[in-house]
Amino acid sequence: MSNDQVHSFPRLQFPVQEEGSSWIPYNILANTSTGYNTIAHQESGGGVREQVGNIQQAASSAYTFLSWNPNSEVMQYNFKYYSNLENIEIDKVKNLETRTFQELYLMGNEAYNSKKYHEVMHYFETALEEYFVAEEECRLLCEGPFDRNSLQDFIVAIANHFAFSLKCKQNCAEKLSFMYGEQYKNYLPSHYHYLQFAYFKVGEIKQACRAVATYLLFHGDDNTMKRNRQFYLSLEGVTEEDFTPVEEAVVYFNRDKAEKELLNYIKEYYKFDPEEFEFTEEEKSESTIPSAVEALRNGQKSKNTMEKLEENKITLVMGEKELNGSRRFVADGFATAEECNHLLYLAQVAAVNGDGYNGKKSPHTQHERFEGLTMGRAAILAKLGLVDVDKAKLLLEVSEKGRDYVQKYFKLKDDLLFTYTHLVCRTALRDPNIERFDLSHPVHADNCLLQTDGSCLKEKPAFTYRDYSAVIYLNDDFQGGDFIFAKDKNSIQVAVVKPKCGRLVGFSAGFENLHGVQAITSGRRCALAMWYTLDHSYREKERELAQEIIQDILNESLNDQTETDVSNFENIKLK
Ligand SMILES: O=C(O)CCC(=O)C(=O)O
Ligand SMILES: [Fe+2]
Repeated sequence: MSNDQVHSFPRLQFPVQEEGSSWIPYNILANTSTGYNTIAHQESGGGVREQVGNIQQAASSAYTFLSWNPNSEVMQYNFKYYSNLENIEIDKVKNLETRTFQELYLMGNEAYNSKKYHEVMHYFETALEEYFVAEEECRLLCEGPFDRNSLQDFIVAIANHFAFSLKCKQNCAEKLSFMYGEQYKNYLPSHYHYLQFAYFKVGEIKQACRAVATYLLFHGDDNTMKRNRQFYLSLEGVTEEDFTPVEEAVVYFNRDKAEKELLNYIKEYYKFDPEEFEFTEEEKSESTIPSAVEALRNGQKSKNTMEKLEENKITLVMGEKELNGSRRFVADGFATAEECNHLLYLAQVAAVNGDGYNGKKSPHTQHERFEGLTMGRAAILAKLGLVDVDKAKLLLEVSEKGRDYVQKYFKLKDDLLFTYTHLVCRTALRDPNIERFDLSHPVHADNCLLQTDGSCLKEKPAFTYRDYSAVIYLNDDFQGGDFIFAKDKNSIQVAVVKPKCGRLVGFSAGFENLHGVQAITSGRRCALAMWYTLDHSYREKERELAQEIIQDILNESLNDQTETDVSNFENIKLK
């Protein structure tokens, strides 16, 4: 293995410092919009009386301007004028637009060309630190204010706002890797490329391995780096564990990937349909509002306010033995009575008819109305001011509590991820005296298609990526509606779970856990249904979007709060 193999860098062009044509960098884009023209020109008009510092600054301004507009004769004249002045330190003239991390990068390059590898290490390590700070600053500037308009524009504005802010953040890497009028592709990863070589040269093999792993994080297919990896692995004392990418690069990479996916998701799937947000007269004057919900709606204190003060303890109620099957359990305590009421209210005002998948109004039985609220819709409605942001947040929190417990209960080492969160209500439509022979939800498995011969096909259109399921119940003031674990499609029950506020039933999503819901003969049964996956590519992007939206609303209200505080303070001063 030669050094050449360890060394293979992206092309980097420096400003050339030849005599005569000196200080005019390569690859210059014409740009007349920089302010340097004026600065440099004014300075030159001041003649030789200027302070040395000003001359230095003016020369740098002229140089910066020239880096964008190399053909400007006036500026070339100015620049020559400065260069010939007695007090000028020509080697200190610099491009004022070059950022610190870029200067460090360029210095690292120079050190690399002079084979000063300790310096290469120093410059690139510091350049990276500075880069991440600059990146963070750039991202902060993308958090523009949210523009509130008329309702219809407003909804469009939400989509635009988030997409804009995400896109803006995504552009940071591009902005920061613009030097001397040129876009340096692969700017951030190339730091690790240089570093691995420098570490190698000074004998810091373990560090070199980390740099290799970090580079491969960005470019897993890079053949040179893959060969380098093999080479280092062949050295004594090097193991697979040494190829752990550095933490900040992992954080950066994962965030970047998630944002890209989210942007694609918004673009492809998220339909902002203003019609969807208009409540029907029936919905507005809903007569089946439970009294506790009504109390909350009227701003009165719920009867159970005190319960909120009691810390909710989660207790396991039934395990595999009691439930007659494997990988299933029931536990209580996932929501207080008040929290259930808040979520019931949320469902009452914000859920839409249909199953949430393909708009089927009565997906399981025509004797019940089926309504659901997705996380995305809850967040958007909160953004619109149509539902309380705290309730949308509660939906996130209660479901997260459920996910966390399922992960722990089944002792899962890999992260259990949400793939779909759905607040669902089923309302009996018929006279309770009419006997029903169907189920509210026929016996099924959540990740395969149950066949008449009793087998279960794990293929599309089944949600094959669902690995675990859980349902948190919100009420018990209805008839029927028990959850059942069944032996086969003929609904031979093996266990029954009675819904009640805060109760969770959790199970693995396969054939081993056939289940269904008994007919609801009167009233309305609401539950928070959750499906989880271990496959990252199926995680619930709508939930992530909702989290961002909710966080954004909370930040906004925090800002409003601060502003109020300041005005109060000023009032006090005025008195
Ligand atoms: O609501 C329930 O109790 C269970 C619902 C269910 O099994 C499902 O939606 O897949
Ligand atoms: Fe199910």
